[in-house]
Amino acid sequence: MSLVPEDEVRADPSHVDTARAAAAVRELLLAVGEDPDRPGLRDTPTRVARAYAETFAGLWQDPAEVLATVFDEDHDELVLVKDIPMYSTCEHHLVPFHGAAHVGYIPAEDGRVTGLSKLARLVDVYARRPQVQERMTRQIADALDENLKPRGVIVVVEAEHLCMGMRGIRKPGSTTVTSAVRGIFRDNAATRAEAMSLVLGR
Ligand SMILES: Nc1nc2c(ncn2[C@@H]2O[C@H](COP(=O)(O)OP(=O)(O)OP(=O)(O)O)[C@@H](O)[C@H]2O)c(=O)[nH]1
Ligand SMILES: [Zn+2]
Repeated sequence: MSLVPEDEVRADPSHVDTARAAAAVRELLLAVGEDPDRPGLRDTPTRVARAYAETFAGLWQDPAEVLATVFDEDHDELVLVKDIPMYSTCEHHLVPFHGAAHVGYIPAEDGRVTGLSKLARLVDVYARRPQVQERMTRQIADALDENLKPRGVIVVVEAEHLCMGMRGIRKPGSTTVTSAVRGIFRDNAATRAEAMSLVLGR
């Protein structure tokens, strides 16, 4: 029995096999001893499948497309978007880790910049995947580096992992900070320190 109507599967633009995901959620509910046919849970498998399609939409998005918008602004100093809200999913436990990303770069010699919103979109492309925080941080930095060829890139992510709060070691409120620097921020300690103080200064 298909749990999701065929046309809904076809209409799903995220390429996620929602019928398969819904069947898996139903199995999970049975595995933990629930009754997936009771009224409160009847629509849960398809609902979770749709939510997963959204949560993991980044798997089907191309960072190069996101960064295709560029302007000639002749700006050759730091551009930094701070406190970009970020929700991702820890690939070990499939529970959220969330917090803020700070993304900055110093444009290439030709002064080309991208749209500010594109930095936030880039964060989402990598956050909406099964992730570990370190890899997500590096991927954001590398995508900027490869597509804009800037003189430097700095990415800092501060996040709380629910797998460390709601279960396991149970330390809610702890924050994990990761950074990735490229170009001048990697080569020059003073430039890096200056950017870091702007990123983390409140
Ligand atoms: N480095 C890193 N570790 C992560 C991240 N998200 C979750 N983890 C860790 O992944 C590890 C998985 O450890 P395992 O021992 O395989 O799993 P577990 O028995 O559920 O571990 P506990 O969480 O300690 O209960 C845990 O230490 C998590 O804290 C992340 O983004 N980066
Ligand atoms: Zn985890």
